[in-house]
Amino acid sequence: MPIISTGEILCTEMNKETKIGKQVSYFILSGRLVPNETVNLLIENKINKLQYGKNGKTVILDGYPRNQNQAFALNEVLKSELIVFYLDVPKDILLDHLFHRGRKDDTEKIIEQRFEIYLKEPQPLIDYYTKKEVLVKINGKTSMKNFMEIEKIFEYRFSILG
Ligand SMILES: Nc1ncnc2c1ncn2[C@@H]1O[C@H](COP(=O)(O)OP(=O)(O)O)[C@@H](O)[C@H]1O
Repeated sequence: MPIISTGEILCTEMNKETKIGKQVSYFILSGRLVPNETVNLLIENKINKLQYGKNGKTVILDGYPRNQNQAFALNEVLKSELIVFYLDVPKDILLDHLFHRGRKDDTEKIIEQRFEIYLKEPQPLIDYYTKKEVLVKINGKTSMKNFMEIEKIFEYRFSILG
């Protein structure tokens, strides 16, 4: 199953110093969200390349959408059913994971800034997807526990959809 990870795509662009990479580096390195127009276009292109919808491929979007503007943009490209997993993980576990990951934007200062945004941004999105009845909240303390719960839900959904 193809995975489109917005953060990884943006960081790769930044490291390769592409045109987009140069535009987004300021935002990534200050822990802010990259402007919606840039991210929306990037994801739309990726989804279209996978011909999602045409041949019915299922795709995992990681870290997208992160606000309502992005959710509406996703509605425009999405041609089939959506399941939204909201992983609610305690801050100390996330911090531990990030420090071990050790990416360029995983310094203490940038991480703190990201947390501040992450805590504010998702609420309207959670409300929006809850109303649409597509939100699944996972309270996980470890990646393995999260993974197993998600796997169970996938198996169940696919068994109904056939
Ligand atoms: N959906 C998005 N909208 C805007 N910016 C994003 C999005 N996803 C990732 N980014 C940018 O890429 C950076 C790294 O994202 P990500 O790898 O998802 O971080 P984390 O793994 O800490 O959640 C973010 O700090 C942000 O600047």
